Amino acid sequence: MADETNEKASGGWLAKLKRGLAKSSAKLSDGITGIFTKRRLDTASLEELEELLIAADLGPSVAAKLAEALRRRRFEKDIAPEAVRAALAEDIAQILAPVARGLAPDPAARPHVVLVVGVNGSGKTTTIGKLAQYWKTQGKTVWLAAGDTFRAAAIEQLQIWGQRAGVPVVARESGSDSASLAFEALEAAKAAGADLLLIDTAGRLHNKANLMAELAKIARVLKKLDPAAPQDCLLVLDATTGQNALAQVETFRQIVPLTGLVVTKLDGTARGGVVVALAEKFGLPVVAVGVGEGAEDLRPFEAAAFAQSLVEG
Ligand SMILES: Nc1nc2c(ncn2[C@@H]2O[C@H](COP(=O)(O)OP(=O)(O)OP(=O)(O)O)[C@@H](O)[C@H]2O)c(=O)[nH]1
Repeated sequence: MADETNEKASGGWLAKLKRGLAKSSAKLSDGITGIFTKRRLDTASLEELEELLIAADLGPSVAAKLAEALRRRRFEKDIAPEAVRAALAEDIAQILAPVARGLAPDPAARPHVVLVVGVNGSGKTTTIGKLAQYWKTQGKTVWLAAGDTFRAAAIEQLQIWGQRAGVPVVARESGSDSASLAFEALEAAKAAGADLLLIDTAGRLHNKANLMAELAKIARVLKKLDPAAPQDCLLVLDATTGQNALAQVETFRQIVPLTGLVVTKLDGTARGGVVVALAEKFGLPVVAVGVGEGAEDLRPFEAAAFAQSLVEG
C-alpha cells in the first residue's frame, strides 16, 4: 500500500516535472529535431548541436563534452533526432548523478539546522515553506525561523507558509537582529526535540560585507548551542537568471560554506539547462528543484528524471 502511494506520488511528480520543464525541453527537443532531421552526425551538425546546448544554458563546457561524447559514438552515421535525445538524456543523467543528493536530515542532529541563503526574490521563503511541507509529510517535526528580518513581507509570508504546513514559526518584528532570532529559534526547536529547523535569511547582495557579517554571525551564534550547526547551508537560485546563477554560487560560497543548491522557478523559463551547468562546474549537491509556486511544487532532485524531462519532455 505504501509502495502504491509512493508510486502514485512519484508518477504525479514526474508529470509535474515534465510540465515544469516544458519550456526548456521544447527548446532543446525542437532544436534537435531541426538539426538532425535527415542529417548525418558530422562536424557541421555537431557544431549546431553545441550551439543549441549553449543557448539552452547548459554552458560551453557541458555542451562541448556532450557533443564530443556523441561524436565518439556515432560519427559519420545517420542518426534520428530521437536517438540524439536519448543519448543526451543518458549523458546528462551521468553528469547530474553525483550531485543528486536528495533531502535527508541527519537523525542524530536534533534539530538538523538548515540555513537558507540567496539573493532577494530567488525564492528562499517559498522554498522554506515547500520544504517544511515536504518534510512534514515525511513525518518529520519542522520549525521555521523568519530570519529575513529586513523585509516585513518576508516575515508574514513565512508565517503564512508555517500556518499552511502546520509548523511553528519563530518570528519577530522587522528590523530585529536576525542572529539572536536564529539563536532563540534553535533553543526552542531543541527544547521541542524537533527534527529540523529551517532558517530564512535576508539576501541583500548590494552590500556583500554586511551580508557576510550577518550570515557569519548567525552561524557563530548557532554554534553556541550546537557546534555542528548549521548542518546544511542551502543556496536558492532562480533558474530564470540563467548563467547569472553561476556567478551567484561564486559569490555566496565566499560568504558561507555551501552544502547544496535549490533551483527554483524552472517552470517559468527555457533556461532549465543551467542546472546541468551548475552541476558540472561546482559539483555541489542539487538538493531540490522548484517547478511552481504551490506547496507540492518542490521535490528532491533526481538525476535521471530531470535529464529525461529536460531533453525529451
Ligand atoms: N513559478 C514559480 N514561482 C516561484 C517558485 N519559487 C518561488 N516562486 C515565486 O517567486 C517569488 C519570490 O519568492 P520568495 O520566496 O518571496 O523569494 P525570497 O528569496 O524569499 O525573496 P526575499 O524575501 O525578497 O528575499 C514569489 O512570488 C514566489 O511565489 C517556483 O518554483 N516557480
